[in-house]
Amino acid sequence: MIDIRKVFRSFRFAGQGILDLFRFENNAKVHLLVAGVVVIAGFALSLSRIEWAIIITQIGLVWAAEAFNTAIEKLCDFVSHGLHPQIKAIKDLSSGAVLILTITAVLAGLIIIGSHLLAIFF
Ligand SMILES: Nc1ncnc2c1ncn2[C@@H]1O[C@H](COP(=O)(O)OP(=O)(O)OP(=O)(O)O)[C@@H](O)[C@H]1O
Repeated sequence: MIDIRKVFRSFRFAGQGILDLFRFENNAKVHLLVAGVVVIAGFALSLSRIEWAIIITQIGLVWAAEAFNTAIEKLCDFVSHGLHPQIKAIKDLSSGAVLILTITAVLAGLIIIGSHLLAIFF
């Protein structure tokens, strides 16, 4: 039997994590701002359903990667005080993952938004 109250409780904790991410993490604030600009541009350019699906997926991937990266950084700082080369390697790999998804999101955004802008101006 599924315990619905437990499911809602888990949603509440996850929601708190998302709120903390955008309240306290500088990079997440940047991702939030950029996503807001892209969504406004998307409405202005009347994107198709497929284009919206791609844009939303890209935004979700970058936000989720940022959340994982923040969690890994916090875990590193909790288990290791002071500098350690392994911690550096772990943190750099984790932020590298965010960068990979950010680059692919920017490219997808440029292809979609850029093609609409080209159609308007040329
Ligand atoms: N405990 C540590 N031991 C070794 N290197 C570390 C440690 N903490 C951070 N570093 C490294 O120092 C550099 C700067 O890390 P820092 O977390 O300050 O900046 P950042 O990557 O921009 O992260 P943030 O998301 O916090 O802005 C990175 O290469 C990181 O891997």
